[in-house]
Amino acid sequence: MKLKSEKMTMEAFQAEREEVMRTWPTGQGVDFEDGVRYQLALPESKRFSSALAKAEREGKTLCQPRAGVALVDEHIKLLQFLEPSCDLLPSTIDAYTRLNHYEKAAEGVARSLAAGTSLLNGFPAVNHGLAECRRVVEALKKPVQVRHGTPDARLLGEITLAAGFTAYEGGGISYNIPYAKKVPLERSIRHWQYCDRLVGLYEERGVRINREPFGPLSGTLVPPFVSHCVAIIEGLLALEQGCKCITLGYGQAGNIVQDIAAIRSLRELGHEFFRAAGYEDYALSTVFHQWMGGFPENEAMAFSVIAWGSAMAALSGATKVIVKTPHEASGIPTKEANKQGLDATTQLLNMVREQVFPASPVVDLEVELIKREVRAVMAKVFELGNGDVAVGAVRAFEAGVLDVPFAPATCNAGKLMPVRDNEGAVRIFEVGRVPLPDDVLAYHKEKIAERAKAENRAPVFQMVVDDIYAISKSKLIGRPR
Ligand SMILES: CC[C@H]1O[C@@H](n2cnc3c(N)ncnc32)[C@H](O)[C@@H]1O
Repeated sequence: MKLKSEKMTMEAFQAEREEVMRTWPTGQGVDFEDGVRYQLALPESKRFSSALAKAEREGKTLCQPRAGVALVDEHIKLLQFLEPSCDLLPSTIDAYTRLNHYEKAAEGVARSLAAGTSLLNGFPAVNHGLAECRRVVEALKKPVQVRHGTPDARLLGEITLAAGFTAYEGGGISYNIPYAKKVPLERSIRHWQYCDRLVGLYEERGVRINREPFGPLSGTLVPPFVSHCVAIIEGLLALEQGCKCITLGYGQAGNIVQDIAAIRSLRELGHEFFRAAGYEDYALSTVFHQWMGGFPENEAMAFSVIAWGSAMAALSGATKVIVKTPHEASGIPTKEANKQGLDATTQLLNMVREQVFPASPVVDLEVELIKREVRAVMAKVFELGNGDVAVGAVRAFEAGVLDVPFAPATCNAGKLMPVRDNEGAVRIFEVGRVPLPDDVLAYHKEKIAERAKAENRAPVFQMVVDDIYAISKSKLIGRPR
């Protein structure tokens, strides 16, 4: 395996950059020095890292939507419409661009022009190119982040960072396992070492770009320790390439205690592992994604899910919350629905922000449980990689040590099976080959047995199926009819 956990040399980076910039014509117009100049000229009010640092200092939870449409003018209108209702802006990239199918994205742009409406599910930044992406940044007042799902995000990063986007979501694991079927993990991790090195090069020139691994992964009953391990590994890989501003994320699961414990343990474990690796000079923040699983079609019920996710984001102390919309069950939201999701979120953030969730032994217990799980799995990752976290991650997925429930990637074992316990916390129904301590497994089994007893049925896979549909059926736990 040629993959290695080390900072890319400038020679290797430059050689690879020449190849990357030739993969689509719009790569030709991108000059790194010009990108640095443009980034340095941005006002602080447009810098994602500054907004996050301020929120961390103030203990505030910022809100951010997802949003992206095919044509530049419409994308600008959409973001300008949403801007007054949020703290941070996105540009969600379309599915063709995420697969580097720029020719299909070009067709989508042409069809959208002809139709007079967006026929892509996001903003095709590579096709639009540097000048048009700068037009987006210049039309806005707030910081803009690139949100996508791209295993090979090298050209996308070159163009959007030179264009003044100041945050970049994703990672070689979190944008492969939940988003791709057959992309070798080694390849996507290598591609993201390039992306992180590019961010590190901007950092060396005084331009701080925020890096946010994609926390929720498959977004379906993912146990906190699983997404924490991936987030921490991607944080370590980014730090290694010189990134300094890291946001670790988590997708809401629905149980109060577990969700609060998840964000607290994520922040503490981030520091634990980053410092153990010798990093001190970095800025760490957290992001809480409102429920990422199936949503109710009924918009009033959808607003409840959004509100619940907002309250939990604030109570957990997350630096940022990613906001859903009442159109979640149907698809890409209208700008009005997107704004409604933000307004519902802001209402709850404002009503909850002065309240602190009381210190509680059950939360502390859940924090300790998650920490023990993460430490056990991460120890195995480092062992498998002989200390190399990139190699260890690849081998851990091959061995089923890292295993993301309901993820499409063929390199993911898919043996770990989660299920909710009697209070809706995500527990381990089948552990597969994940190396959790016996007493931890016994605890999960005990919690599941409480539910089985309450439902008068044996712990069966049907419980898992019931849980997957529960929230879209207006419940948290998939109780038998
Ligand atoms: C990660 C998946 C999430 O991203 C959302 N999403 C994907 N593309 C867009 C889009 N173009 N506009 C708004 N939301 C979007 C989708 O609804 C889901 O909540």
